[in-house]
Amino acid sequence: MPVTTPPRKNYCYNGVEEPVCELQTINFSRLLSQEQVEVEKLLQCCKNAGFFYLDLEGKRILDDHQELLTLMHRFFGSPLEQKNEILSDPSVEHGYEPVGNHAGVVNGTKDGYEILQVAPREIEKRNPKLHSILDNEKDIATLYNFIADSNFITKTILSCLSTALGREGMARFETTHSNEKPSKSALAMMRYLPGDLKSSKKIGHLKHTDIGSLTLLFSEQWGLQILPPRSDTWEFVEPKKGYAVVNVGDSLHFASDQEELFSCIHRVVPVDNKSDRYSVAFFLRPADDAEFVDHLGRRITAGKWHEEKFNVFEAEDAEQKMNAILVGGMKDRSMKRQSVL
Ligand SMILES: O=C(O)CCC(=O)C(=O)O
Ligand SMILES: [Fe+2]
Repeated sequence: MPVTTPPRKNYCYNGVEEPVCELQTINFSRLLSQEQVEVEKLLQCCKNAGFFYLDLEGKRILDDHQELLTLMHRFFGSPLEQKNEILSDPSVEHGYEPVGNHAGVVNGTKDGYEILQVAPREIEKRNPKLHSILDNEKDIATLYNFIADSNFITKTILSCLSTALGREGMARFETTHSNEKPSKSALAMMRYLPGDLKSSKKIGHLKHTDIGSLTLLFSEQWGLQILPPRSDTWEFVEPKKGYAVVNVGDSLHFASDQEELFSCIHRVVPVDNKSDRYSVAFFLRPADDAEFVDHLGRRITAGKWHEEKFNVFEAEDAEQKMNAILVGGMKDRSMKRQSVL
């Protein structure tokens, strides 16, 4: 029998059929039991696309995500003065930031999302510093559970990657991701404004690679796009119920000597003019004092890398600065990209 390849999926975006990327799926239960085939598949995903679906069927975090969505609707629906009560502190990745603080997805625009971040180290305190509308037992438990689960899931992935790469002792990635040390790890809850690529002034999320090690992302709505390696075409990531999307960030790319693990470029575009988009990202980042060699050959701490790249998101010429980092940072596969970015 002839083997037929299934037709590629498309997503109809502004009346045009746009490609949907075909990401591999990794089963979290199999990673937990260190199944060799799954661990090897994970390594291949992180070396190639740098993005994959994580099957979380039956795991508590899926319920936690629903609770978190309820909390997010209530929080983002509150008056601005209540949301402004605790403004974002980038040194600890905690607090609220209104729409329009960073560069947007289209040249000359501002971003189209507001964001509430909660730092793991803050929520672990007896009296965490939280907005008064969230400062109650139930909301604290929701945030605490989601962060604890996300931390466990991303650390498990990290450990499997160390094993798959034959890393031992202090060379294992987990050693630079201790819960005991200060880091910029964070839970980020985002609400995007509806919009239109052609006319909106506050729009989407600028193309970027993630600063940290691993991102665990949940969204039930379209909008996320990736630029696959060696390609100049943006592809949509299909939201799938029961799955998270995981991607490798710069810090893990650098820590793997810039060869092994791939930090993939992505962005968010508004898919319609009517609905808000909600997404939740847990960013696992190395301890602030962890060191790696960056794309310029500098030995740099994770804390300093975070600060430098974070400033780019806020710069007036963010688009150009981000291009320079993306092209430099992704050495091996940048040639094609240079022409498109
Ligand atoms: O909202 C999303 O789907 C992605 C957000 C993202 O890429 C980020 O916050 O780094
Ligand atoms: Fe991102």
